[in-house]
Amino acid sequence: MSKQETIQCAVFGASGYSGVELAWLLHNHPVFSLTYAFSSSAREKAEPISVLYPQLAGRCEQLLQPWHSDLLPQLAQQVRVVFLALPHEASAELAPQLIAAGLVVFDLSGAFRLGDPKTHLSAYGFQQPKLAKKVPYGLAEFTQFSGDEPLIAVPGCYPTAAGLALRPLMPLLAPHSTPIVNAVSGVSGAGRKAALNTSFCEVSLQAYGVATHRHQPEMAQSIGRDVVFVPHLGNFKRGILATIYAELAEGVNEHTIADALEATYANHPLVRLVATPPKLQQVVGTPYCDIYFKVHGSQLILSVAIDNLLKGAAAQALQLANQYYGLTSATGLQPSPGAVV
Ligand SMILES: NC(=O)C1=CN([C@@H]2O[C@H](COP(=O)(O)OP(=O)(O)OC[C@H]3O[C@@H](n4cnc5c(N)ncnc54)[C@H](OP(=O)(O)O)[C@@H]3O)[C@@H](O)[C@H]2O)C=CC1
Ligand SMILES: CC(=O)N[C@@H](CCC(=O)OP(=O)(O)O)C(=O)O
Repeated sequence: MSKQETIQCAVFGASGYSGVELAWLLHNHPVFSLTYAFSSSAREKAEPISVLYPQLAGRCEQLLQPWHSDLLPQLAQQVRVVFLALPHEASAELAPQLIAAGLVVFDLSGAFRLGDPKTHLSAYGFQQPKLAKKVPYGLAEFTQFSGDEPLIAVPGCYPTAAGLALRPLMPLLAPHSTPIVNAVSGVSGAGRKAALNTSFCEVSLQAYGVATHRHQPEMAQSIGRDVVFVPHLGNFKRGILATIYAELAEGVNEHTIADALEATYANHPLVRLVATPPKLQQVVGTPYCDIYFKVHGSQLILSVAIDNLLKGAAAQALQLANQYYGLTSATGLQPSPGAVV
């Protein structure tokens, strides 16, 4: 593909937190171009995205327009790639229609992440639509495309942090041991819609979804082993800090761990191996995942930080699209044009 060729894109859910980040990234991208930004049909009229996000005034005057299905033929004519930053059920309904119209779909929701339909039903409470082709699970640093995949499932935010830290190390863990993932997320992880438990006066550091969160089966699928997962909601806007504990196999030491991480990520600039435990502020507003580790006897401790809306959502989706179209993975991401939310 010639570097000059522009690839027209649309973002669904662009009025939401991960959608607006994606719209802003695409607006600044050298190859992808944002042709349409859609909200739900509940909004009455089209208006500049900067009406909702005044931070973008003078920087991005993209029109945000309500999605209506009669726009599909026009969309299919004008764009090649669609990003869905929608509730899981809305993605499940829309994605098959978009694929049938010949579009390539990067879905940020959980609608297509789980390979096993029964596990999906029990995690999400609705049937996963049946598709002709298997949907790749796009943990970006571990994903290669043939270029004819019509739909890519972008991983969840917590499973991105856990998967990037644990995947390279799975052969070094004690057989049958169960890694433990404790993670704290900022409130933007819950999206923009109002809810009592995420309102300002209610949020106070607290565990939730203990052993029942839908990201537990996603993490287990990603690392190929059971995992204990406890998410926490923190009283800050964005970022995920995950602390992961795992039992090491006999003979594994910190050099073995360092070698495995370095070998895996040597050519992946968006994963940084760091010498001190990462702070959220070093990743917030960036597309990076920072990984630190320490060995205590036979226990491995990992500390991992990402921005839930970027590496955990919008930036990873764009990284996958870069890879899909043969661009370098960090195109349009490094240096990051900065966060909106
Ligand atoms: N927030 C995060 O950190 C992460 C989110 N995700 C996933 O990304 C997706 C979006 O999340 P997030 O940005 O937080 O969500 P938000 O609640 O912030 O935004 C949801 C968006 O979807 C639109 N929408 C809702 N229902 C429909 C519908 N039926 N048809 C068309 N558009 C609709 C909304 O439009 P309107 O404004 O008009 O209501 C809004 O633009 C979710 O699947 C989420 O699980 C993934 C990783 C991380
Ligand atoms: C803080 C918070 O509420 N986080 C969300 C997870 C982020 C998200 O939107 O879920 P996906 O990554 O699966 O798309 C939650 O626990 O449901």
